[in-house]
Amino acid sequence: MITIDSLTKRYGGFTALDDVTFTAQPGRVTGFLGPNGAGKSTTMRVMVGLTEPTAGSATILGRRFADLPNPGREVGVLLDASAQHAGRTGREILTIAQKTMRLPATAVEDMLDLVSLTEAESSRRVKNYSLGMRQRLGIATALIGRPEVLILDEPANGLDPAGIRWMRDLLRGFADDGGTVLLSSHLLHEIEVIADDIVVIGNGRIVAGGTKDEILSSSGTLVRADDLDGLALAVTAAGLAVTSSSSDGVIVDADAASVGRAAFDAGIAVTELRGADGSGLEEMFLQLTADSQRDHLTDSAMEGSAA
Ligand SMILES: Nc1ncnc2c1ncn2[C@@H]1O[C@H](COP(=O)(O)OP(=O)(O)OP(=O)(O)O)[C@@H](O)[C@H]1O
Repeated sequence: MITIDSLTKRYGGFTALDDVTFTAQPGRVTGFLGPNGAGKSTTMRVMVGLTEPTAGSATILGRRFADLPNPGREVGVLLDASAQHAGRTGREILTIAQKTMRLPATAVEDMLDLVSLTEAESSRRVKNYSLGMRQRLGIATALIGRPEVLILDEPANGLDPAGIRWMRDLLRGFADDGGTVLLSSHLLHEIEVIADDIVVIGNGRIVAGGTKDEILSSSGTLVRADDLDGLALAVTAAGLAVTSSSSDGVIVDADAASVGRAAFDAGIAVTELRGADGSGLEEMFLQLTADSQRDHLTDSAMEGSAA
C-alpha cells in the first residue's frame, strides 16, 4: 500500500504539488494520470525519497522510503529507464541489484527470462539498447527483489504494442498476487486498459479519483440524434448539464434514462444512447485538466485514446 497524505512541494514561489492526497491499494493497479507537467514525477520522486516535500508525507507499507530497511525488497521503482548506466551490460546491472539486495544468483537469470531479454541482449551495453529494451531491463531491476509494491513512471514509453500487452499482463499478475502497483502515464488509453483505480492530477492538484468504473460511469451519457442542436437544447431545458457537444454527439452529465426522457419529451428521435465510457474518460481528462494544463497536449498524448 502507498499512502500520500497532504503532499505539497514548492520550488521557490512555484507550487508543483498542492495538498495531494491519495492511496494505492494492494491487489490493485492504480493509474496516475495527468498531462505533461502536472506533477506525476514529482509525486513519485517524493515517494522514493529523491525529493523532499515542503509539507505532507508519502509512505510505502506504512513507512517513509528512507526508513525501509532493505527498500528494494519492499518496493520496486522505475522512474526513468534511460537513467541506467549506459556503459554496463543489462546482466551487470541486474547482478549489482542482486548483490546489493543479497538475493540468490539465480535471481538474475529469472528476471532476464521474465522480461524476455535474451542471452545476447543481456550481454550488450545499455547504450546499445532500444528504449523498449531499457524499459524491460528497468522493470526487471524493479522486480528482482520480489517487492510488494511497484512504482513505475511512464513504463510503457518505448514499448511496442506487444510489449505493452506483455507489461499489462505482468502488472495484472503482480496485482492479482496481492501486490500494489502505481504507474503514471499521460496516455489515457494506456491507463484505461491497465488500471483498476485512477487518480487524475492537473496543475499539481488531484482533480479526480476512484475506481475505473466509478470514473467511467461519472463521465455521463453519450447521446446522438439527427437534430443535435435541438437535442442539446432539450437536455438543457430539462435541467441536465451538457458536458460537451460536437458533430459526434452530446455528452450529458446524467444517466441514460433521464437523457432519453428529455429527448422524448422534446419530440427528438434519438439515434444512439449509451454510457459515455471510453470517450467519456477522454472528455473528462481534457475537461478536468483544461484550465490546469501547463503544456498543450501533444498528438502523441492523444493517440492512444483515439483507438
Ligand atoms: N527541480 C525543480 N525545480 C523547479 N521546478 C520543477 C522541478 N522539478 C519539477 N518542476 C516543475 O514541477 C512541475 C511538475 O513536474 P513533473 O515532472 O512532476 O510533471 P509530470 O506530471 O511528471 O510531467 P511529465 O509527464 O511531463 O513528466 C513542472 O512544472 C516542472 O517544471
